[in-house]
Amino acid sequence: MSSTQQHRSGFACFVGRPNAGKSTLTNALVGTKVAITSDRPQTTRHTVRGIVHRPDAQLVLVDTPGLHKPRTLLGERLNDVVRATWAEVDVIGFCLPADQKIGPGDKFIAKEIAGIKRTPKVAIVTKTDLVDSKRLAEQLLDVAKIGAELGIEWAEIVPVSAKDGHQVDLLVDLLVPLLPEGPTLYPHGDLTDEPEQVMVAELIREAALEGVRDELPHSLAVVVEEMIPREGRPADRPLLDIHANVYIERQSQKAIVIGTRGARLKAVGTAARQQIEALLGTPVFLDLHVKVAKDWQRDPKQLRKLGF
Ligand SMILES: Nc1nc2c(ncn2[C@@H]2O[C@H](COP(=O)(O)OP(=O)(O)OP(=O)(O)O)[C@@H](O)[C@H]2O)c(=O)[nH]1
Repeated sequence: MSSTQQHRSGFACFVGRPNAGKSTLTNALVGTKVAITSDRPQTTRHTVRGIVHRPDAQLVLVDTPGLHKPRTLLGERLNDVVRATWAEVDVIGFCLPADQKIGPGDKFIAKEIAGIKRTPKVAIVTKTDLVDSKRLAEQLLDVAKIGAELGIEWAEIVPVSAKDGHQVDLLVDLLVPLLPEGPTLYPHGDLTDEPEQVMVAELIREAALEGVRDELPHSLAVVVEEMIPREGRPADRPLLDIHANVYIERQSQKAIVIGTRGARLKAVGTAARQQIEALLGTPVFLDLHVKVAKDWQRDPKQLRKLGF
């Protein structure tokens, strides 16, 4: 049998309530930082794909924002993105953190995926490093139970820890047989097809969210206006100029983002720059500006401008 006959390829997406560990798991599977993680809920704004390359398969991971009760236009659009993604993929991985009892948020999502009949579903119990074996066993039973209640036939129930890598490879082994046979979809070595500017914007957003008050995450958007190599630099010492705007909703939030005498914005810039340099492999000069886009979450025109 030729190897092309057996090669499998396809798309998987991880769903789950905010903070379930979807982005961290994506990163652990891909082995590099492609999705943005944060201990703040709802930070994954863009559908980021990570690509797992294996000799026998190519698994493309689509990372979606968490489905949630929409309160704004942005919330509704995010939910639409999630549902559209679910309908397209070859396998859905439902992430449930081991350290939290299955709650209304999980059930809400479980009911939604129960309605997508043809796509195989794998229950992934995440963050197993946070619990003992007794608690883990309880959670696995509860996951089986909720499947039975809602008529979801789990293709697998897999406990993993993205933090210490426990069973992460096993998860890929279990996902691959659920993909259709097919050729490689992306060139070898590609880890993501997100445009660089979007990833850079996400890294800035992640840095800007670090340690700010709870109400701010939804109010922050980042747009990279320009990424251009600095002219006149020697070939062995290139510098990439990046100009980006950090948008907030209200003037009063400006002080939070900028900090006393600009200290916070400076720290954000430094942290983001280091991440961007690691991502792009080139020295970067990062120019950040904070701008107010009044109530952008409720304004369709502004949403479009900010990339939603
Ligand atoms: N101890 C432990 N913590 C984890 C693990 N996976 C994720 N976390 C933490 O859980 C928090 C949320 O993880 P994310 O990967 O950002 O969760 P998410 O589901 O992508 O969240 P949203 O983007 O809000 O939908 C972060 O603080 C992670 O560091 C794990 O395996 N073990």
